[in-house]
Amino acid sequence: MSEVVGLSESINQAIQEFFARLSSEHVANGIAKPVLRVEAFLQDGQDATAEQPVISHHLGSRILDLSHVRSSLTPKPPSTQTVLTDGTHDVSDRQQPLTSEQSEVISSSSPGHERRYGSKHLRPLPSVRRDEDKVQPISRKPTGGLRLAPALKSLTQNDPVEDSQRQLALDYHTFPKRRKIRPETQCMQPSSLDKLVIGIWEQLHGSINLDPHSILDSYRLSLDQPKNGSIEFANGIPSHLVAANDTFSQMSVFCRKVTQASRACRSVELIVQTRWMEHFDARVEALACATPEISINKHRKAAIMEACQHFGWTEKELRNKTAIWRGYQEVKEAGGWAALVFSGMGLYRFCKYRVGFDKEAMQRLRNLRSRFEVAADTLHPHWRHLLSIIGERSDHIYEGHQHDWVVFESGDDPIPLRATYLQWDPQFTFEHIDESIVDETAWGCEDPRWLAPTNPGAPNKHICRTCTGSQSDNPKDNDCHCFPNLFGSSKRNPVPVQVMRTHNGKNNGLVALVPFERGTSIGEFTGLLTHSLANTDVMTATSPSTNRIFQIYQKRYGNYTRFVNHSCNPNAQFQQFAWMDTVRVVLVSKGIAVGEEVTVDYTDRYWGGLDKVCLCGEPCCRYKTKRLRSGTEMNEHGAPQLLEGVH
Ligand SMILES: C[S@@+](CC[C@H](N)C(=O)[O-])C[C@H]1O[C@@H](n2cnc3c(N)ncnc32)[C@H](O)[C@@H]1O
Repeated sequence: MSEVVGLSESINQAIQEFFARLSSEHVANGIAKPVLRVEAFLQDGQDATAEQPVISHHLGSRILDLSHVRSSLTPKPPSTQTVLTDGTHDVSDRQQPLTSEQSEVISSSSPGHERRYGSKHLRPLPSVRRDEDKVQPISRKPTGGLRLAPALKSLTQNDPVEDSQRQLALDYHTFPKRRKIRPETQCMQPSSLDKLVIGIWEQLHGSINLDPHSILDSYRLSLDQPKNGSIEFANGIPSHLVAANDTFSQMSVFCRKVTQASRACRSVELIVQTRWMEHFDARVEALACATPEISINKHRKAAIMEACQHFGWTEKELRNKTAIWRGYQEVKEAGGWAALVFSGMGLYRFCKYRVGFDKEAMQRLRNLRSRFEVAADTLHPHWRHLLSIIGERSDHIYEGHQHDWVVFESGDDPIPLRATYLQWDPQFTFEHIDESIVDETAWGCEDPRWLAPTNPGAPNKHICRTCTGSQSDNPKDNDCHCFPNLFGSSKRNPVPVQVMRTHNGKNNGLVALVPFERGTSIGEFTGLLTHSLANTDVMTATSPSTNRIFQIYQKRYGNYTRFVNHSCNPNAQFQQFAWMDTVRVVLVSKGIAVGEEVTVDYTDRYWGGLDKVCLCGEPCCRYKTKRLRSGTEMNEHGAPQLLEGVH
């Protein structure tokens, strides 16, 4: 406890020193209603490494109203301060205790109350303060940087980042303008197959639970437990529930059981019915081998009649069913089991009405097959166990994060993300993060995105600066629906996008798997919150409250927004948004069709002076011919190496 007492003295002293600095820097700069906001963190005292960031826990917040003590905060004349040998300032009144007015607490948040500040903090990152792994002096003029357009006339900050090339424009408070989708764009048209494919992507990215135990519980197949009570498991599924595939009749009985019981789980039903079709074909073939003189149609009828006995259905009923099940089988042959398992009712409609059910559709499914599997394996790692129910062995292929895989529109096998950067960066690593991380070397324990509370009297209540609804992470208390899939819901579903190899030389890009309506968010731009990085691509933004310029750096940490390429006719834009008094940068759709690459306009500020040409291919392209700094004319055919991505 004595250490805690000492701690409070240290904190008291730190606050007094802060008062002194506040007095000399900020009040003098005209803050109308000064409040002191104090955030406490408990963190591991060990040095961070790139692999193991220091964990820190937010303990609490206090906001002190300083408006009553303005007079005591009036800057002291310089003569009252002495520069100490260590370079700090000795303020004459620094040891005086806080007055009761000064320490008047107008708000607090309990330690248990976690605010969503992008709470991960990261301490010294040797890889960050560098230009290609060399430490850079902060004063060096930055030449690289994806930047948001400045919101404020004058930006004051301890380490100002000079205006530089490669700045990315931010659309402030503008609702995205509708973008005309050109018919020649290669994207899926709203046919039945399109609906099927969108349905698959939505299920893959939805909250479907494919835990075999819970599914089988819902089937109540456990009533069929062996009498001796001993249950053997195969891939997590009780082996007595695995279909006996030996005979057609056994398969039929099993299929009937599952079909009747499977209202609770469409996926298992589809797997079994599809497998039944394969057994049916094998049965017809066996009959044809035995009596080749009889026509194949007669053998089919015989097999149907045989199955009718097991199903207890009329011939017509079974024929109607099998007409649809045959469709399932074809979809599975083309799109693989994942297409089937995650298809939902869209598959039934597609196979019943067969609109656009043709060779071209099957080819498109074939091209999507491995992409479905990437999403299924990474988002639902146990889904393949379900196939055990028909005795199918299927090995997990795609490990890790969904965006650790770069997919191909052509249907070629996906490749690891890392492999696509090794030629430029042999040490390439990328950690996918949902929340930005504070580089504590740059910001200490402070989150540079913090804004002055919208509601200082009740700092735990947050008002949306856009819609004025109250903001809360608890959906019950949240009234702000500006970007509902990102903020204000307890659980975010993965966003249906994939990292895709571009075919025109831009390296990787981001592709939309479902349509994104104009104005909807595609994701938050997350990364390492730092400042003063030079010669590298970063997003630079400003907190309007503090005028603090901060950078969001995505070289080692970030999310899929890192892969968004430029287009001179973009279908998305970056917008600044305040969520619970913290600045966020959000990638917002201007109207994106399914299958389209997501693009933004990097603007002149990014392209100017870059030794690169734009490969967007738009008729209105503004950067397809570029004058090199050296003065050499360059176009897309004679372009030097351009594709290093974010460096
Ligand atoms: C933020 S990254 C986008 C993702 C990048 N394509 C990758 O694979 O990592 C920006 C870089 O992508 C490339 N890029 C993006 N849009 C481009 C375009 N329209 N034309 C040419 N290169 C582009 C450039 O190399 C640029 O420096």
